[in-house]
Amino acid sequence: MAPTALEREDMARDAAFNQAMHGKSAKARGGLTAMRGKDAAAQKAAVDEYFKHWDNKDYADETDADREARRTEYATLTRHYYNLATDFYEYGWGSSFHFCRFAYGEPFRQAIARHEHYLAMQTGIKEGMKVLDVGCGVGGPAREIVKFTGAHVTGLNNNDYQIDRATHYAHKQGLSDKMAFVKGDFMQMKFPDNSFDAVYAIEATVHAPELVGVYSEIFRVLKPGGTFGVYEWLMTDEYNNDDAEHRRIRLGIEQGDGISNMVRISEGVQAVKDAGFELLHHEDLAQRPDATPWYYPLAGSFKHMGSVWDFFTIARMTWWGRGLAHRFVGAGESIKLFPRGSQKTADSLALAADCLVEGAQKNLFTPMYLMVGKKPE
Ligand SMILES: CC(C)=CCC[C@@H](C)[C@H]1CC[C@H]2C3=C(CC[C@]12C)[C@@]1(C)CC[C@H](O)C[C@@H]1CC3
Repeated sequence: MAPTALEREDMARDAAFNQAMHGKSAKARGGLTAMRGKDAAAQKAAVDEYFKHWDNKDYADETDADREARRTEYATLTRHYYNLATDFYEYGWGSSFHFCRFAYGEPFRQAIARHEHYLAMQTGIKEGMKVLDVGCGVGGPAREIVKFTGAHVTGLNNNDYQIDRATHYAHKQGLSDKMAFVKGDFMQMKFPDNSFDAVYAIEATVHAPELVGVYSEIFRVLKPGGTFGVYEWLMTDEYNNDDAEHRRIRLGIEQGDGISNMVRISEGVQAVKDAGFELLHHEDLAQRPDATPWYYPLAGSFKHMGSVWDFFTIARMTWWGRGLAHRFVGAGESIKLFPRGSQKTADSLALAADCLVEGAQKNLFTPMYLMVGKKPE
């Protein structure tokens, strides 16, 4: 595959779009409340821009040109995905946009935080360190890692709305002096060489058009001797691109999750090495013999619920909880309570959820391939 040319960045254009689409909704409580405060024309532009890559493109006849178009416009594709999906995520999942392992009887939020602590520990993050979070979402993991370790965390993100929300939460929680949020493309970071003591990425670098590009940038900004820890989304090596069913699942995950080009484990591991890292550890955490599967909330298996207090949290993620919410959004769209395109986004997220569960059950996909690399001294 030819190396991807980088997309030209235009900060002023993105800031103006963010202002037009989201207005003051970045300061809303989140979820459905924030979804009501959008500009209709801007939302339509985001929907058109995102779905042009997926509409009428079936897995059965996916062409290399379709895939190439997504890779070429990786940054725009991901930015608009999050313009559309962020409020749904916060409504349905909270502010840490990632999966996690579950111990027996473990409540949802505790398991999410534990997954973040585990990566912080594997990456060797300590008090006083200067740390980079690549693809920080609305800052849920960064806030937890600041509280857990006492490090200073800079969150890098390509979506202005998520940066605004992350900044808002950091301020609200009195963490502003321990955090900074920077808008930018992780394939072409503006940070000087050797800037950070440690770097981590949680289920974010999968948005890159090619992993070696983003890992090389991480290598560049990390100080010699510093550590990089990542939870990567990868297709397992059982994935066979010539199998139409496998392709349907991969494409459903890519469409529903704003991904231009998801690759297999072997390619992910090779990319870390090719970027220059000494690979200290790599492991698919989804293969640990956990009694509770990582995807249980999306699969709607209440028997795995860790605490009765999680009932409403989990209910929102199940297929029927999604169905109810998405019908409500659809009805709201027809009376202009929610902007046009909200239902389409909801349907696409439902596709993601179904394909993520199927991919996991067939052992074709993992969202938690842990890799820890060191930049040689
Ligand atoms: C996209 C990447 C790389 C990471 C995000 C992982 C997860 C946090 C999301 C993947 C699919 C998402 C869905 C939802 C929340 C966030 C995810 C689990 C919903 C449960 C949000 C509420 C909607 O009504 C249904 C969504 C299904 C998919």
